[in-house]
Amino acid sequence: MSTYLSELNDVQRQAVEALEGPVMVIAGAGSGKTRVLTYRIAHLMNNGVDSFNILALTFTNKAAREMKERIAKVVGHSEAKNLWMGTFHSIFARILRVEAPLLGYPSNFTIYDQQDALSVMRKVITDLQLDKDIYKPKQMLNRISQFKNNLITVRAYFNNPELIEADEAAMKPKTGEVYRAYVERCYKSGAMDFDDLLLRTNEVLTRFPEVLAKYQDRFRYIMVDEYQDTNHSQYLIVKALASRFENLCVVGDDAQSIYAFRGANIRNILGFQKDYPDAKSFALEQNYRSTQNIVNAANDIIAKNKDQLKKDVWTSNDEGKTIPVYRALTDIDEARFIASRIFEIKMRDQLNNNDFAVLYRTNAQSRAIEEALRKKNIPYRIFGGISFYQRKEVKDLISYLRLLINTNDEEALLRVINYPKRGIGLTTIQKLTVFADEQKMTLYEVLENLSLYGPRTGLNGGTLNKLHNFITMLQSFQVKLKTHDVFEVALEVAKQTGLLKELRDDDTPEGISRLENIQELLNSLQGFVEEQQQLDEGNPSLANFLEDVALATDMDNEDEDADKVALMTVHLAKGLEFPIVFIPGLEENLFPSMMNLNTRLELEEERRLFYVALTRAEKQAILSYSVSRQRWGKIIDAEPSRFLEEMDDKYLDWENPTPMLPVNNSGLSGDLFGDKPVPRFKKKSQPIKKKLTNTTQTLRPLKQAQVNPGDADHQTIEEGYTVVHDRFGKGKVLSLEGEPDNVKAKILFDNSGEKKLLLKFAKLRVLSKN
Ligand SMILES: Nc1ncnc2c1ncn2[C@@H]1O[C@H](COP(=O)(O)OP(=O)(O)OP(=O)(O)O)[C@@H](O)[C@H]1O
Ligand SMILES: [Mg+2]
Repeated sequence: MSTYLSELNDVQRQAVEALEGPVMVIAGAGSGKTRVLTYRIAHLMNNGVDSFNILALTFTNKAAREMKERIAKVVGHSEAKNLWMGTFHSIFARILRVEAPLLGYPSNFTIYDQQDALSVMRKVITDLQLDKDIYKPKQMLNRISQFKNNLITVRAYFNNPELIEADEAAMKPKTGEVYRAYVERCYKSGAMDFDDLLLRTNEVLTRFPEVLAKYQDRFRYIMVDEYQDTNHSQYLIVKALASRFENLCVVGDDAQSIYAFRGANIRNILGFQKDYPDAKSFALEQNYRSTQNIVNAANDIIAKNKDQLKKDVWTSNDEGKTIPVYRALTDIDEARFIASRIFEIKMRDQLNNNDFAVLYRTNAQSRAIEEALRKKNIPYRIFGGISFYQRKEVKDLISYLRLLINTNDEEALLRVINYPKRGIGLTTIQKLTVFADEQKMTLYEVLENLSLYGPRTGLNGGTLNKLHNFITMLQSFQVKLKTHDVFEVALEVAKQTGLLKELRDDDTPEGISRLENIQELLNSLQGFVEEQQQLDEGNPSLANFLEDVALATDMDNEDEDADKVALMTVHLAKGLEFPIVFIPGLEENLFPSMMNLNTRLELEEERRLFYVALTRAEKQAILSYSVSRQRWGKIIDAEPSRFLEEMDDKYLDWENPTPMLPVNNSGLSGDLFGDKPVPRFKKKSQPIKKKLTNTTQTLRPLKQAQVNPGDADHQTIEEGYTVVHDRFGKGKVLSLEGEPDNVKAKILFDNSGEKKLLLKFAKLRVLSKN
């Protein structure tokens, strides 16, 4: 048996070896679904399937990269290189580069990111003279996204009385107009937004049978990870591509479907067997990721959902520690708790920063946590914030580059036409836009032919001259692009436009960091050029680079190996795993979110989200909630989340805040801070909320371990002793150093080598005194 097959359990191996025909793997978190998919690809290739014929769709580009690396270890790098692996968006952008001209788009179409899309939407709403408070740009974009993901084109919208009535009832009767104008504007700019990448792929596959046949023939083996979160549009693409060979393998977990709000349709997974009656189905039940405590608590949670496929998830991993639930007094206190606990665990267990993740429900929660981590000098990284490529200065330079390959890209043009300032004001731009619209031309077409149209725009000679200079400059870059690589051109653009000078002249810390970002962008362009040349992929094209940029998420940033604590929303953490996971903010109206408390379906999605969060943890999950929290600029009272109540108490370990004052000064009776263990909450005797918000409960005795984290023999340890450590096992103390309160011991462990441990955290037991 090939060695890699021996790294799978029986069911996993069967799923990997079922190479032909439709296959579905539905299984709980951490049971090896992604592993099955990865090994399956390696196995296909080992069985002679050409890598060009394999398509694997993943949830993030990072996941695709990691899978590719693993596969490369089995089949070799040169083979793995040709695999088509990536997100739906990046794979179909690649296909559309070739096929989009069939739909009237240029092959070098621009991909509009969320920022661009929002800016287009704002213009549309202004142009149609609609009230921004009723037609909120973000909401309108969401609505249009829904249409697109359900393949409802503008025409289909106007033919659908139900939709029209729904929008009228929502007091937005002009929704169809907005949709039409938005689509036209993007189309005229030669641009697609993210949803278009799926919608247009569907369109090209449906309207052009020869195109469909071509890709059906190419992608003979198709695999989809996280299938529970595919939307209708993605479902149809996969179905169409797979319909000839039906070698389709999907893996997923209905209990982890968390993108319904973005149109994901859990029915895709439930309907698989109906679509493919011959499908082989595999259920993986053994969890390899987490401790028993975590797996069992997570099972408790998900059992509360009515809509779910039955699964028995178990693990043969250690029982593990009980799950601490910290009751904070404020969000600041909660953040401080997280930072100190990270510090303690790191010291005690010799972990790295990147062994820790903090997963929150909303981005707003990160601020307090960041501050606490900074105070303790713990490096962290926020995922899913604004991506590097969307920072203003970076996007400014990128917009110039975008214009070079697609001059009709109106968002890019408007962004740079007067940046850095060159005296082309708002009125000028308005006049030009009106003229271009009247002539049914793009802005660039007018600018390109200024000598012809200039006099008719109503602009004066001086202004026309400035416009002329601008366009001449852009054209000179275009000429340069024919003979120079994209890095050289970008450098030239940064210099010639005055962008570098503008940033250099700003010597505030922000200015310096902006300049560094530009430097970083240039570096990445240089890296891109070199990489492409090495791969021998012909002339590295700017279009390819820009496509990567448009589809890059914050997950894809360079320094992913850096040793930092990861901060991100639960949504982003899907598919990931970390040794220690903090889940703060477990309060009613926050997690579950207030937005999702209205129906059982919504609440069940929140519960799945909590299930996802909890199941990211390998060794320990640490939960917390606060009794008060700053939200919307006010301090509000908070109640513990119902999810806390839904787990059996035997998996949990309730903790109270450490008092600020020494016990004897608190004026409280010795009884309260005595040595008795903390009483656990008895289930059902009283509602948890009352118990947890009851003030005397705040003052319940603290557990010994909290007052004194290293409750073992640390005062008494001496050189030459033989000691035992939870993780490192048996070892001999070589020396001791440091202040009385911070004594460090150098210990030589039998199996783990030499370590320096801070005694107060190390929890050592003395085995013998020699
Ligand atoms: N047979 C196995 N032997 C050892 N380790 C395994 C085995 N199967 C899976 N694992 C490990 O268990 C962890 C979870 O696996 P994986 O990420 O593939 O699970 P998953 O089902 O995709 O989880 P999720 O639902 O969170 O996406 C990984 O670290 C993986 O390497
Ligand atoms: Mg997975």
